[in-house]
Amino acid sequence: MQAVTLGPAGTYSHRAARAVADEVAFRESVSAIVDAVDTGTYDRGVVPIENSIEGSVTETLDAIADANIAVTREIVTPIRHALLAQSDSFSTVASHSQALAQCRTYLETEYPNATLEAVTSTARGVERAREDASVAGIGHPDNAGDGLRVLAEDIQDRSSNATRFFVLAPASERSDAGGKSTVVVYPNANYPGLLLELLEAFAERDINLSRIESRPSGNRLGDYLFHIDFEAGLYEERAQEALESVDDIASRGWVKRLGSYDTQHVLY
Ligand SMILES: O=C(O)C(=O)C[C@]1(C(=O)O)C=C[C@@H](O)C=C1
Repeated sequence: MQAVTLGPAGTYSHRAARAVADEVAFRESVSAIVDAVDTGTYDRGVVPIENSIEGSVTETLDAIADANIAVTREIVTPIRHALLAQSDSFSTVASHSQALAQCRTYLETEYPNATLEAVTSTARGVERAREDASVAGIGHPDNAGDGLRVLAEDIQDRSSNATRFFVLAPASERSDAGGKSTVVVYPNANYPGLLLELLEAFAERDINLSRIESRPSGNRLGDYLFHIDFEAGLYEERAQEALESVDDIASRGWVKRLGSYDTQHVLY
């Protein structure tokens, strides 16, 4: 099976994708990965969804809300960042915005004068460092290869740093089996107690929510859609009942069932 993920080679997404596919292809943005699965160019896509320090990857949330795809697995992996450069005399640190944010305290303490440059991925930042002696990259230490020194390891602000990825598949592969499920709800309504009603649909059926995130709908200020992960499979009666209730609450909008899935922990 071939999967598409965030490139170039050496990103954390690449490491997660290797757990689901023998061959991995790359795109430079999350939206392009979601699009490649939505249009049938690839059978699987692997995208970062949230990080234990920095929270949601909003580009992913917005892209999957707009697409017609399924989530077939989640992958959780520890993220341990290293600082990579030709020497310790650099003036710029280039990495993915999530990685820069995950190392904020380290960078402010050790390199308060460095310019931070957000690039499309950690591996792209390491490439910048390989080409330019004034640039350091933040990424997985294995990316050092020839020409770069590992100046520091484990520079993330918390040792428990972990990122959760979704494995995406075409909508036809949506499954009701699995211990968790994800839905996106657009109520297209705004009244006191709307969010409470949504939460009650799950609480009354003893279903634990593991994440709820609101994102602007883009239609008007103050109008939101909700990304909800819950700990039940869509095959379960209680989940079906909860979603019938959610369908009623969102009768003026829509409810997108992305499917049920299990969790895989990947160490590397
Ligand atoms: O740039 C990478 O290496 C990625 O795979 C992206 C990404 C992210 O978007 O969160 C993935 C894991 C880490 O949290 C840092 C960056």
